[in-house]
Amino acid sequence: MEKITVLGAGSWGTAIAFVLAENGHDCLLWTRRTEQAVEINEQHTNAAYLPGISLPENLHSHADLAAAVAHAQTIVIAVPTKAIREVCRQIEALSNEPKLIVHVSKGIEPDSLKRISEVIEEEIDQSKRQAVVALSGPSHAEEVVLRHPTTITAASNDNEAAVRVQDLFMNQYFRVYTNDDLIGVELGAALKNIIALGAGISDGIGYGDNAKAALITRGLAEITRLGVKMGANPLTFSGLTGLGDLIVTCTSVHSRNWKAGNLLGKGQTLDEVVSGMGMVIEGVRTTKAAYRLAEKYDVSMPLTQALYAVLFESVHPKEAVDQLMNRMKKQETEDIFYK
Ligand SMILES: NC(=O)C1=CN([C@@H]2O[C@H](COP(=O)(O)OP(=O)(O)OC[C@H]3O[C@@H](n4cnc5c(N)ncnc54)[C@H](OP(=O)(O)O)[C@@H]3O)[C@@H](O)[C@H]2O)C=CC1
Ligand SMILES: O=C(CO)COP(=O)(O)O
Repeated sequence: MEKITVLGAGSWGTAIAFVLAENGHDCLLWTRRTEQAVEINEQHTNAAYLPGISLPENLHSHADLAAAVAHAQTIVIAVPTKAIREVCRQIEALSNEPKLIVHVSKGIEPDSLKRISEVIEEEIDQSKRQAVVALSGPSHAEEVVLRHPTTITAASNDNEAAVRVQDLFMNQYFRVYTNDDLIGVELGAALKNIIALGAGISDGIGYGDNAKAALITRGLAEITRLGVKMGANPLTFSGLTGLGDLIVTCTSVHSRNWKAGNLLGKGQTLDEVVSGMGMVIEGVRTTKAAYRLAEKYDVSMPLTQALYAVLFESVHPKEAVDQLMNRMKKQETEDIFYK
């Protein structure tokens, strides 16, 4: 049994804490809202994010970040990407011993173009962290808390830390693999959300399975193209955090990115979709980041460019699809060079 703190009591932070508490750990779930901590401690529910789910009674919640950081040597960060830097600054200010930092978020900062582990390393001094591990894969919170079989990957430059995280989380319904390709795992996790928005748009317009299969496979091609240029192992993108997460996010009714795309395809504006969702839609900011990364690394990413045009340049989704379909002729396969 270990002491573990999870920061962020949204749907994923709560599901992650659910698994850790069921595994017998002394897990503390931090929320920035006192009333939510009281609900989790007294009702054992988090109705806003996981309605109808009973949380383990040994899962406790706190709204005091200092107490939450002091509680454990292992900290799991589960806030949206846009809040990661701010939360890390707070951890840095509150820590006086090295922590194992795990993050479960999926995004890239649009201004700095940094992956999440890079932001963590920038904001938390080396003396205050043991290692950084990304835990990622095809895993909707709604299914994890029903104990439906789920597979996920713990990725780190430090293999011992990845194995430690594997041991903390693994159970009968939650199977954890390790991977030493942190770049590939974090990029796959972030970039699949762009394609999920596209899949939702395609379904919203009324296109069928052929279009969705095209999006998933050609999406994988452009994710791999960028990933390899950024130093990732191409094989990572065929794994859980690449193809696996593309499938789950592009095809699941639970996906917020798919849902957002679906509403866009049906004619809602981006502002209407974002304000109506009430939960994070990471793909919107990640589209901006990936569009800039494609320019920076001089990589062709036609689906990302089409999504960018729909989200930020008011191009109608159908027009974006027409443009995609009428591009220059191409050969399907390409050489991927991996150093
Ligand atoms: N949901 C899922 O199934 C999965 C999600 N993920 C990833 O996990 C990350 C978190 O997603 P998820 O839990 O779904 O998001 P939600 O939208 O469900 O919840 C976000 C949580 O973060 C809190 N939060 C937001 N901004 C801040 C801030 N500035 N400081 C502190 N807390 C903040 C929110 O608090 P409040 O309620 O007060 O607004 C809320 O508790 C995302 O990167 C997502 O891609 C990964 C795998 C699965
Ligand atoms: O990453 C996820 C599942 O693996 C969650 O995706 P959404 O944010 O689209 O719900």
